[in-house]
Amino acid sequence: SPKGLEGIPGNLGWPVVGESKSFLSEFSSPQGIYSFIKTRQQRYGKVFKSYVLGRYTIFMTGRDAGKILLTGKDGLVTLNLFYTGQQVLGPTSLLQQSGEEHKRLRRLIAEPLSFDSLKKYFQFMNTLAAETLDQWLDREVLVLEEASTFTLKVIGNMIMSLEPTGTEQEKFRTNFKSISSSFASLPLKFPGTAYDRGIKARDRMYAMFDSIISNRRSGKSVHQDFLESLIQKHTKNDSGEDQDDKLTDKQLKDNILTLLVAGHDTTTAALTWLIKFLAENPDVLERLRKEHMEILDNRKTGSSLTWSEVTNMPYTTKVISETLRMATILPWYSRKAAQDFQINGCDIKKGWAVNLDVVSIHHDPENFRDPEKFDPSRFDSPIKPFSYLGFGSGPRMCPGINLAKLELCIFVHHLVCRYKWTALEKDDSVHATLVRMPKNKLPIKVEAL
Ligand code: HEM
Repeated sequence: SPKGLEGIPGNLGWPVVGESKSFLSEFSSPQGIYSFIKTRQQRYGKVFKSYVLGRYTIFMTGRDAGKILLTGKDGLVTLNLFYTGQQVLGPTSLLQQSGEEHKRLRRLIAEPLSFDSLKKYFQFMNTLAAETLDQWLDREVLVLEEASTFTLKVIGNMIMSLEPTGTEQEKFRTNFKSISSSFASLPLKFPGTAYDRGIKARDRMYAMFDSIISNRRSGKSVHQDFLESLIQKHTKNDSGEDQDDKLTDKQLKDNILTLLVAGHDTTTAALTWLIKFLAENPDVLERLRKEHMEILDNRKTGSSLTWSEVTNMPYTTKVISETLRMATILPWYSRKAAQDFQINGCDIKKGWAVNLDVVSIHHDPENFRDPEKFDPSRFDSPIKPFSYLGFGSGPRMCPGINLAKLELCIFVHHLVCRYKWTALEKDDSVHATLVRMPKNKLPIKVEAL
């Protein structure tokens, strides 16, 4: 209640709506959430309260706050999903677990997402990236749309060997889009609302998973993908062995969907921002292209990118980190206090919603000199702990980091080796969604190099 928050600096805004109006309008400005946060930080300091989107919320920033909230020592905080996100993903999703159950689920998904396990999907991604880019030549494309199609095909194939074209892919895509748009919608469950469409699409998606799982179990179809590895090793069966450590079908489906939701928009946004920043920074593009042209020059046999080449792209890796710093795709990390604790001299009570504002950390001149400059070379030397949080940190750090980096490196390789491109609009507005994306979807014109 507002009374409980009296000791915390800040302003709760107007009755009922609180500060939601300025939060939403600033959220979609080029500066994004940063401008909302910055004015309040200047007024109240690194920890302040607000009332936005129906929730009393504490915003925090700084490396110290990052360390406390993200390492979450002794179960200090849990993840805090929007109500609609909780309903869509289901109660056994990794995002709704904490403590030992969270650790167990992380272990199960860590292996199929590990660097070595990703090797078997490399050829699919490589071919798909080259084919996607073949379609771009001498056209005007909306990068965000194209990136979204590419990343969805990759993850659909990786998880359940979905073919990149055909009716199954179309159904998967349509359902996924509805699920994704409902994720942070208003919880109004009557026909026609985003939330209602999302729940219905989720049910259709689960029916699709059920049919694939049953075909796999009956031996009707055999594949070497993420789903198969979980079915083989981790789902409950009739073998009589100890089943306590295994997943039910419900857990399996909730967590497959969680990976799709957590991995798709983020990777799409990262690829789009990366192409935008390269168009705006010709020096960086030139240096990046040099790295990739050297790969081509040094190639002894074959004409296509190889696994050992893609795992040795040091400058590209820095360009990716700088992209994630500048864009800060997930602008804040939401937590709920699981116990009382103190931060910056403020008493935080159990149950409160606390958000770590990551944009301010990524744009703090104390952490990154000249923070508005796109400069991948700042990652040449080690950076201070908890100043770069592109993939998060601690027990909830992104488990899809290797997959995301692999997709980006492959796509960038084909892009810079074969094409040049120009942005068709100068518009820095940001789409007001949970994952920050360019509002204009980044229209570009593409030509052969
Ligand atoms: C460039 C692309 C990506 C970015 C920038 C990104 C970023 C992040 C960040 C910052 C977190 C931590 C959020 C927090 O602490 O609240 C996170 C968590 C997560 N990410 Fe990613 N991610 C990306 C791609 C992926 C991919 C490809 C997958 C899976 C296929 C994935 C799956 C997840 C999952 C399941 C979590 C939750 C982990 C947990 O709660 O234990 N992400 N991601």
